[in-house]
Amino acid sequence: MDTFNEPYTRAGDDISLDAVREQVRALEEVHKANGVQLSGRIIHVCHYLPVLPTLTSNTSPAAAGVLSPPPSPPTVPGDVPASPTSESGDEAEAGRPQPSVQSKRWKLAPRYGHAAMISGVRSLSATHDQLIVGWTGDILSSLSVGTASAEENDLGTGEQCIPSHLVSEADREALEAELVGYDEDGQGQGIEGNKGNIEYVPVWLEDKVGHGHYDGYCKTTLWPLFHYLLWQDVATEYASADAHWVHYEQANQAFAERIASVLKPGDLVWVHDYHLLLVPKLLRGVVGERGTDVIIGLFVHTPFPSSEVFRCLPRRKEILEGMLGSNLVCFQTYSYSRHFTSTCVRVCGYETTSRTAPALPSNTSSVLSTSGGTTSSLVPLTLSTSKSSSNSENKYIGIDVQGHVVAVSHCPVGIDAERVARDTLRPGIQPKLEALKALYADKKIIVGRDKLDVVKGVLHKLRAFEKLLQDYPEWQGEVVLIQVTSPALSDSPKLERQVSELVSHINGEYGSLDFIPVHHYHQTLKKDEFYALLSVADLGVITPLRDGMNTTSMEFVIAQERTKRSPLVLSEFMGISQHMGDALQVNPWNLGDVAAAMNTGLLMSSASKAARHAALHKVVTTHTSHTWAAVLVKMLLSQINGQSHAKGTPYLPKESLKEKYNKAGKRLFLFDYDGTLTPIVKTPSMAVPSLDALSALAKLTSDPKNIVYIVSGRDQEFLEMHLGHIKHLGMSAEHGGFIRDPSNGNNGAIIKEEQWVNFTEQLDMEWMEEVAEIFRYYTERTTGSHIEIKKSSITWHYRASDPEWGLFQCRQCQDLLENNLAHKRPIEVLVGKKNLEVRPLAVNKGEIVKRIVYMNPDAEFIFCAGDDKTDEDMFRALHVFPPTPSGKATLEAPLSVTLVDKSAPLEVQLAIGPDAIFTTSVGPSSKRTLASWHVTAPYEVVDHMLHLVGETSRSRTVDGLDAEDAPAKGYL
Ligand SMILES: O=P(O)(O)OC[C@H]1O[C@H](O[C@H]2O[C@H](CO)[C@@H](O)[C@H](O)[C@H]2O)[C@H](O)[C@@H](O)[C@@H]1O
Repeated sequence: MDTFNEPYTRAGDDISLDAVREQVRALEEVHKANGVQLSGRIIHVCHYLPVLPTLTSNTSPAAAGVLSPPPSPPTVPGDVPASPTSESGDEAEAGRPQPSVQSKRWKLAPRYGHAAMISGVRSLSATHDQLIVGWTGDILSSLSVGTASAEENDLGTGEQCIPSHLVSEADREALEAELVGYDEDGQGQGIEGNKGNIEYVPVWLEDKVGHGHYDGYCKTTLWPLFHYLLWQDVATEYASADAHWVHYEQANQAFAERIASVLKPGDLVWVHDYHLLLVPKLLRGVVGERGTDVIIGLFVHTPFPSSEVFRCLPRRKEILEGMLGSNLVCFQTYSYSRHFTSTCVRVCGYETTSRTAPALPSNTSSVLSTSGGTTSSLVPLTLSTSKSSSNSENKYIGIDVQGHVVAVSHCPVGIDAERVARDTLRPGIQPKLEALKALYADKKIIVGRDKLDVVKGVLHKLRAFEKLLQDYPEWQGEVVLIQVTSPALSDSPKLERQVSELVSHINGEYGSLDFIPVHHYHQTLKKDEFYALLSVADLGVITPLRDGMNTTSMEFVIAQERTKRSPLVLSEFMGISQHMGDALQVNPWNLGDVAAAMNTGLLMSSASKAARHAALHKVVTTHTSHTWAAVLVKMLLSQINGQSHAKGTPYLPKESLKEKYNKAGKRLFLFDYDGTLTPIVKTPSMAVPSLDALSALAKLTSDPKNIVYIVSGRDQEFLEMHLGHIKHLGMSAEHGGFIRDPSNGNNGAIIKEEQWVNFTEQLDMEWMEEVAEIFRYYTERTTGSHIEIKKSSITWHYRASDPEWGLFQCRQCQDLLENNLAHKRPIEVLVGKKNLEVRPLAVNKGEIVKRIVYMNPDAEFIFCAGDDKTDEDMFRALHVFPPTPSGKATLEAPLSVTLVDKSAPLEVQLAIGPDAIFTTSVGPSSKRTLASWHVTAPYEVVDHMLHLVGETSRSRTVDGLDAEDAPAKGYL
């Protein structure tokens, strides 16, 4: 079994909700002590607002905002739809309005569905303020709006759906004002002892966007794919899997903007589910424009399919990039998170990385420790996984998105076990239970309750039941199957017909005038009926073909606690199955297997039933929706690295760059090449500079006040071939191994090799052959990889290899080099972009930068840009200017100078001030870097260069490639 985050699955573990909350509190203290701003508020972003608003004629919107006292919660048995439509990740079922809080303008009622998620979210108000952002859904109205479609939209309840554009601005504002004081339970804000409030923020979507998003892209493209159904099987009527993409984008954008409008510094944002996968990136974009940052978690409630299935999605890259705008992406199970990680590697070409969670104060570590057991090879949820482990060992697996590390984790949603247990005591249940017992006296009762959706496997279950009657004929006339199917949001008449034909077939085959083996009810159950049904069962059978989690199985266990403690047959393709080891687990496609499990369950001894039930009950009541929600908060807090997340690296400001440039008498430019001046491409030889890059370099170098260097890992030959014609351009090759100063240039004539200074000349280079041999070994075993041999460095490239195998081989190779060679040879092993490089220890880009600055102490402006780890050495070098009392900085003579020139001054005084040094990292603002500024792509570096010389870029087609066009052009 895959390892599950420890606290909830291993028998004997008793990590309580209080313990998790204590961990949250401790983490918050650590962050606050480190100067991280936290507002104490959590914003949850859900597709539907958990409030159903109905526009009434009560009064004018101007009077809105004054709430009448809330009525008591409903007590009449049978009048509340079962929460159970609650399977997480499943579609929300908009329940009919229940007895509700009456407002002046809007009638507000709970919207049922997603009960587990919503109860978890609400439980966080024990410790934090909550803000729930969600779509209003269709606007219901008891007003007569007289639209052409009014009749067709009439719901038969005296209400109708009205087009959202008919809701006036004043009514929208009135709803928002009324939601401020709304209390879902009618119990007053904040359950007793709660510290926080819950507020609701509606997202308004035009009808065609709202429905194109949900009924269109969500239900016909993403939902089937995430459940392993490719579109031709389920949605032939849709032209393409891309049909509603535009609405998906628009809806996600509207959510992002709405969140941004209410976001306060220090808020934590949790985005929920597959409806909103673009929100993390879009939200980061919106807040980024304001120059701020935000901490975002994304919880995916559905399964996440294998990369081989996901890659069929036409918008696969957009969806993944959207998700990767998060700081943390969390799934229900380890296997979903593994699929996601592998998809990011295979589809986007990103690599996995591990990162360390922040340490907690020592007095909390004992609370956090859980004993023994295996730890997920991916993400340990607990901050400490063994008593002996130190906090520094708390590694998270992440996806490295150009330096922005997105953590990937898993934590299953639970149910509100206490509330469900309370519900099973409702007085309305017992009479219904007795009625069912009487109806099926002397018969064993198998119960199933599923939404009528292909993925729920109802047809397979019915066939398996038929197989039970065939293979174990002794059950004929002795057992009944009560199968309830609740209507799914998108009706499937074909499936409905198939189910009813199969039911008739089984009943015709195995029934008689006085006995019907299958009782199928296609309806939404009331709460009392639902619990009566679960409680009366001798066996529960829940066998979807795929299910993100499945909460009915957990509700079954609680309902059975006070009746028969009957066993459960569960599909192994549900998220919950990993944690329900004591259920009878089956492959729903193997009908014989399911029939055999049904037989075993029906024959199980009382002792065995009791033991299995006790184990399941413990899992369900320990791992609740409340614990889940608290763990999510803990995990998100663990992603704040205390360094810069609350405030990402700001965007390089064009105008102040130019202002400082204009003021400076002498200016220095230090540019990395690959990934900085030109985008990363599949084949190293194809990384040629764009016309814009060449023109910008030519313009800059033509100004005698400018000293321009390319500081690259490339060799001299490559640099000369592509840049050698630019007059007065300085170059450093092979990560600082060689330099050609611009003063040595010969005005564009072919540069002679002698003009280069070789810093590696005196170095022991015997290691080159040893490294080459190791690289050859890995090249033979890694299809698509190749070796680039330079003068004093050597690079092994695996960009064209299978991404996972390539990375695995790279790590093996790195281990070998570091553990067997690096300690006895003067080398450094560098992990680059899909490459592994080895160069002499004595040289690096930082040393070269110091040399250049030392040689030009009168420079009053420095623009230094780079994209990868080797460029961080340049940024570091430019950070070490301790201000003298005079406000100026001094720089010690670097080794590369003193070795050549013994008479060089020991230190020089620099003319530059720190605010004229523009270290710039190419990558996202959340990338961990020593640079003070960032731009997102190479064409933006060039754009800034051109701006300094009063030019604009001519074409973005070479540098600013569209991601989808890129492969065709040899770009990534
Ligand atoms: O210091 P840089 O100028 O950034 O050079 C670093 C290495 O870049 C090259 O490899 C990388 O870029 C290639 C072209 O985009 C790409 O195909 C490869 O996967 C990257 O690793 C270059 O080949 C190396 O020699 C440089 O050291």
